[in-house]
Amino acid sequence: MSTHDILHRLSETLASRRHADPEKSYTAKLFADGPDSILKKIGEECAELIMAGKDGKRLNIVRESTDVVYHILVLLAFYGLSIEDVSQEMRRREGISGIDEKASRSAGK
Ligand SMILES: N=c1c2ncn([C@@H]3O[C@H](COP(=O)(O)OP(=O)(O)OP(=O)(O)O)[C@@H](O)[C@H]3O)c2ncn1[C@@H]1O[C@H](COP(=O)(O)O)[C@@H](O)[C@H]1O
Repeated sequence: MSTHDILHRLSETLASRRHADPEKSYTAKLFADGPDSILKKIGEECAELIMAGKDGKRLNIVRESTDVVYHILVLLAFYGLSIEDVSQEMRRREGISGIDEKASRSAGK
């Protein structure tokens, strides 16, 4: 299964949890608790990723990155968005160097 397929399938699963039982689905619990609880988890998971990155342990970096991605996908699903929307934005940016893009912003100031 490709990276895109697994992200797409997970996005669909998360969207399907909108009306699921919060006692049976962690995603449904996050939805029920509201956006602040999702944002809090993203903050916590990012902090854990930073610590993993500082330690330089590759497996932990992968695991913490996965937690961050999952919680970002939950936030997207909460707002009716999905990995497809992120993918579309990535495609729009493809080939535009961050250095060039930043320079074009400074030129407009
Ligand atoms: N990929 C994930 C995934 N990654 C992380 N998590 C959960 O995210 C939580 C991470 O929080 P922590 O590490 O802080 O763990 P914790 O201390 O137990 O959590 P808190 O008490 O702080 O809330 C854990 O409960 C993890 O199990 C995930 N939960 C679900 N998924 C995917 O989402 C699908 C739907 O899940 P449910 O909604 O639970 O059915 C699953 O089939 C998976 O594919």
